[in-house]
Amino acid sequence: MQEEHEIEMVTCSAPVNIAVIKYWGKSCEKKNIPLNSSISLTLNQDHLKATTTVATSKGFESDKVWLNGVKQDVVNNARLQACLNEIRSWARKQAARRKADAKELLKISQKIHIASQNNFPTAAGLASSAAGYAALVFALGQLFSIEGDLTRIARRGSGSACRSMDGGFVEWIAGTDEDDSIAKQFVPEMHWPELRVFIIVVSKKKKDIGSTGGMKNSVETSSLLQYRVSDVVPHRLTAVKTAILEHDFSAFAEICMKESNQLHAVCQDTYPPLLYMNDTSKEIVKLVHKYNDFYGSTRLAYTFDAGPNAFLFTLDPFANEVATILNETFGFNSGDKFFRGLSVKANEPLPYECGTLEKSVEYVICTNPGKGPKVVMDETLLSNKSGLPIFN
Ligand SMILES: Nc1ncnc2c1ncn2[C@@H]1O[C@H](COP(=O)(O)OP(=O)(O)OP(=O)(O)O)[C@@H](O)[C@H]1O
Ligand SMILES: C[C@@](O)(CCOP(=O)(O)OP(=O)(O)O)CC(=O)O
Repeated sequence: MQEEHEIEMVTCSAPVNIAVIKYWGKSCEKKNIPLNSSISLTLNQDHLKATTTVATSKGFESDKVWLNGVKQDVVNNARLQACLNEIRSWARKQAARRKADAKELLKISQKIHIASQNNFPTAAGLASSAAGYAALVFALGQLFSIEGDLTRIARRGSGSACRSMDGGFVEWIAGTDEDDSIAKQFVPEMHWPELRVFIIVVSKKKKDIGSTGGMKNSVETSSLLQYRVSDVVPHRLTAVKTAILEHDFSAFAEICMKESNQLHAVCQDTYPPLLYMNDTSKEIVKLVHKYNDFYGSTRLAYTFDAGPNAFLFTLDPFANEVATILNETFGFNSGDKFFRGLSVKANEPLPYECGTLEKSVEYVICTNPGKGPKVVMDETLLSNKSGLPIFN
């Protein structure tokens, strides 16, 4: 009976990250080794996070996972299996080095229960897999007191998850194999505290073709992707790092938008084409360029991952004006809940007249740079008596 055995558990949360230099394409699919290095900004967990409880007990009969309250298939989930196998293998090696006692060795051989919850849409181009696998690997690391760089294990869950293992701007160094394809913080979240990110949730729907399948098709069919990897990304990586270090928003914003445009050009160049952006996404691109053109300087930038949702970067002094424009353009009749996250005043005097596009956006989250994963002390998603999910 499960109840008779001690249950050890830990709960952790992890953030979402948004790439400014995009990862799209792998040199090794099984190990998630990317074709190029990438850089992302970790977003504030106060507004978007995955929370994961992991538990282990002698009484558990098999590994089990619940995502957003729904039981998942564990056996056929190769990515999850890869993370669990890697964690167990590291735990065993470290236990051997420490000359661990029988109790510790027994714990490593026990089954694991996992419950995870995202406080934002799953599988909709908002990097739920990144936050989810970062929370999972970080929590397992805590449960087994694993020392060392866990980014390479998070990478096995989802490539971009390795960049959610730290705060601020994070670089995922492509590397060539298992051990050297790792993520490292480039600058902490406090390096550029004025940065603001508006996430325009255009659609909460699960996308038709996920990033994994999409990028596989691009590697197989897009010649633009080859050129991007060899000739474009190396220069942009250097340039964006300089822009970040020098707080040069204009240079940062331009690289960011060009990167997004090239990702989606590669998607168009894939055969059959991958069409992640929709008409509203394209309206957002136009809105950003119109705003920058009005001021004759770059105050706002967009980036899109593999979905229609937009991530806009701006600086704190412009945030209320940008919010006003978004409200005017998309927030018609949406009421108070249109803006979530950091509080914004969406009633500034407008610099110019904006057209209204009703009901094409679900809502907008305003957020800022944030920290990496953390242990959560006052929350659990699994019961400490049964090891089964607690449904709130
Ligand atoms: N909290 C979580 N814990 C564990 N796995 C998760 C979690 N959230 C999402 N996932 C996994 O990630 C999958 C979604 O990944 P997918 O890449 O399709 O979407 P996304 O990460 O939201 O978008 P994108 O990576 O394009 O920004 C889910 O089906 C699930 O398997
Ligand atoms: C467009 C992207 O968001 C692609 C993310 O791809 P994933 O990390 O979700 O792919 P897998 O490694 O196959 O899980 C760009 C980026 O985050 O760099």
